[in-house]
Amino acid sequence: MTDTPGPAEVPELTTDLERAAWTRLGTVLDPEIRRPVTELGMIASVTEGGQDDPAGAGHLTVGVRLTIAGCPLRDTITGDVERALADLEGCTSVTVEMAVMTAEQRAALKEFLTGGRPPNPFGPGTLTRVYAVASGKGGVGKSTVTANLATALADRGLSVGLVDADIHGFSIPGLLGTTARPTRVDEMILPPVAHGVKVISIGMFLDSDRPVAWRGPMLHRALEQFVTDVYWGDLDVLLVDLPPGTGDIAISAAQLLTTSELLIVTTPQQAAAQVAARAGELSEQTGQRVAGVVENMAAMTLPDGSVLDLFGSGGGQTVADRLTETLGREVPLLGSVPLDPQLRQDGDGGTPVVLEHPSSPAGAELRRVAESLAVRPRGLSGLKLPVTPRD
Ligand SMILES: Nc1ncnc2c1ncn2[C@@H]1O[C@H](COP(=O)(O)OP(=O)(O)OP(=O)(O)O)[C@@H](O)[C@H]1O
Repeated sequence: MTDTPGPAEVPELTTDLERAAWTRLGTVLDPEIRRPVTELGMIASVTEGGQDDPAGAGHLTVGVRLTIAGCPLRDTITGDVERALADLEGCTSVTVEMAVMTAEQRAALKEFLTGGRPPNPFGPGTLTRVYAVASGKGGVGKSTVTANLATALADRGLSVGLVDADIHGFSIPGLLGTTARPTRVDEMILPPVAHGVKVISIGMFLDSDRPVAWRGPMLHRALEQFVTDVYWGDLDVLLVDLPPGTGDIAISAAQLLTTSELLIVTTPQQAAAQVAARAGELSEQTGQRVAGVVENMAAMTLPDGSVLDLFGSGGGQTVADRLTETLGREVPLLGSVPLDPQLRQDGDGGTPVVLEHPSSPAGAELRRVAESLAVRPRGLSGLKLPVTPRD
């Protein structure tokens, strides 16, 4: 028996083909947990046909254990297992047999995934860079910017999570084109993955489009669950799409995600900039750092070469300058994303512009902003520095 890190006991493998198949199955990732199915106790058996199997030698039967009955990803897993074994030398055909984990097996999986982790994986000491995306007012494109930054970062190979904390106005699932529901393994929630981003939104838990009539404590509890009950795995970056303004959720997010830094989204309009700067100044009370400002809906160049600056200009720089002055620390303008119909169209279609049209004006600028976030050193807010005073 091989020593596998995980809840899995390696099933008995007697032939060379079975052993080769097991190695191949190690390349199949669970679509939600994003770890090899062989590590997760999901492969119950790998058996090559013998004399009593009409399909004979070369025929492999793979027993797969799903985490829950009626797992929505059953077909995806079947297809992935079949593909992994398709060109395995000596394998003539594959049958996938599905079963469901027992309560003990599920408990072992949960223990394997969460064991030894702090209940809040984004507290002090976390290696994940956490960005809370805020705006002064609604409609400035905060969710659009967040969804695009998340997918651009994932596209660069980073492990990215996205919390849609805009509980009254959630729009992230639509922007990422997902209608998937999270899978529950007992009280652990596995987030759906869209365009390589693990994403969770209150919209995924609601049965209708009715407005969410929740107040402070429930909002806090929902956000807390998103942080502690969702299995995020090891993330490089977590983005949090906050509601506009400086309300309950923005404060809860700062309390729960003590290492989070704020990203402020504003339009170029001066009046909007004043309100956006206030959202940034909340950081003085919450102790967060402001990582930077993203200006959105900036001037666009029309096909005839003329420039349309619907919302004026300079708002992003105004916010960056004002925050630099009030906070006493450099707050950079990270980018200025132009008005671009392509951005809206791709957002409506559920495929972010950074993937669908990466060299469009908005796509290219958003990729540039994502690039600057990817290479930024992690903020030290909330972290204790290992410094001992000299005698
Ligand atoms: N640069 C842009 N060019 C064209 N359209 C844009 C741009 N940015 C955002 N939009 C469009 O503006 C609308 C508002 O965007 P979005 O929902 O992202 O704003 P928001 O700030 O998150 O709003 P709220 O916080 O109120 O939910 C959307 O229809 C979006 O497609």
